[in-house]
Amino acid sequence: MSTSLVAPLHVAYIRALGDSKNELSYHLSAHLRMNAVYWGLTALLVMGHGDALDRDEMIDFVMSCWDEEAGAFGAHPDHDAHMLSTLSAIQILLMQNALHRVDVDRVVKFILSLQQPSGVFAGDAFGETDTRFLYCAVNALSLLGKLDKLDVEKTVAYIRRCRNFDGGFGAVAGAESHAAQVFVCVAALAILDRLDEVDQPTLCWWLSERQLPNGGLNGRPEKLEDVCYSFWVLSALSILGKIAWIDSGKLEAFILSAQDTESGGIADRPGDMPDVFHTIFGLAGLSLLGYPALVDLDPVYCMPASFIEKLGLRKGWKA
Ligand SMILES: COc1ccc(S(=O)(=O)N2Cc3cc(C#N)ccc3N(Cc3cncn3C)C[C@H]2Cc2ccccc2)cc1
Ligand SMILES: [Zn+2]
Repeated sequence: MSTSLVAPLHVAYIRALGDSKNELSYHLSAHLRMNAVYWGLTALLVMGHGDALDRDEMIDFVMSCWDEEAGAFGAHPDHDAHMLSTLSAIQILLMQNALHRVDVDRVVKFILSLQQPSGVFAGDAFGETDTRFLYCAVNALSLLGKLDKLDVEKTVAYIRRCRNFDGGFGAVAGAESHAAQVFVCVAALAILDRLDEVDQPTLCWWLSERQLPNGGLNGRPEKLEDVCYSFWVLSALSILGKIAWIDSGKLEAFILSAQDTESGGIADRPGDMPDVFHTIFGLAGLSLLGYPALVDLDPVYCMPASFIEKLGLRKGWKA
């Protein structure tokens, strides 16, 4: 039977996440906390329930993760600043209309300090590089209105080195194409107005090949379907105006089948344990498919489109 979206259950699931402080899993995921708050808040906003979590408590948490020495945000109080948590912090503050709390000059300095000679970005001072961190840097600088501080040519040159013959992109130059890296490279190029760097027909064919008979999308050939790829693949197709190249009805049914209709939340595939990561990326996929009663999500920034419009950063993405 075709399940519909049980939004009230997902709202309750996300609200309850903050209550499980006495469980080991809560403490094991401390390194993810800032990202998890961004995932939870964005999921609530997409469902039209942005007020379901306490605004002041959330802003206080974000500011408690400020790393004074680095001039950026860590994932948890007393954690070192990292590119992933710094972007999530900026996105949370923007969605809570509290961007004025950010020391923009220090954060911009932190972000630019992580660009490597090759043009790729590291996640933190320890140096692991990945096109994911390049996307975080471009996204954060553009939300802060500081893209003029970026060496765009050097950044685009690195993305070009990551482009493969299948039209896709990998985590570093020479790495195999993977849907999550395709998203970060296409979205970064979109922000920089350099989508001319993409071999669009070849890439959109590769992306459409991600859809399996069960309607779900995988991240690479021969891999299993997974709800989070609904966002990675669909946002890239949306940016390139080719959502019609996959079967929307079958993908929608797959995402809805991965809901936990007892306790709420969405899992990576039907029957697995839900988590906040797959909940937001399943909802984001449904929003990009135009699922009724969901708020429009911007495919590049993975935030409600209204916030991106307000900053004058919304491009005219074709569906
Ligand atoms: C459950 O084992 C894990 C494994 C890794 C991680 S992680 O490295 O922190 N991370 C974030 C993440 C968060 C949650 C949640 N809640 C669940 C999974 C998941 N993955 C793993 C995953 C998702 N689909 C398939 N896989 C294997 C992605 C990963 C990388 C990532 C980080 C930030 C932004 C995007 C992607 C967390 C939990
Ligand atoms: Zn997944």
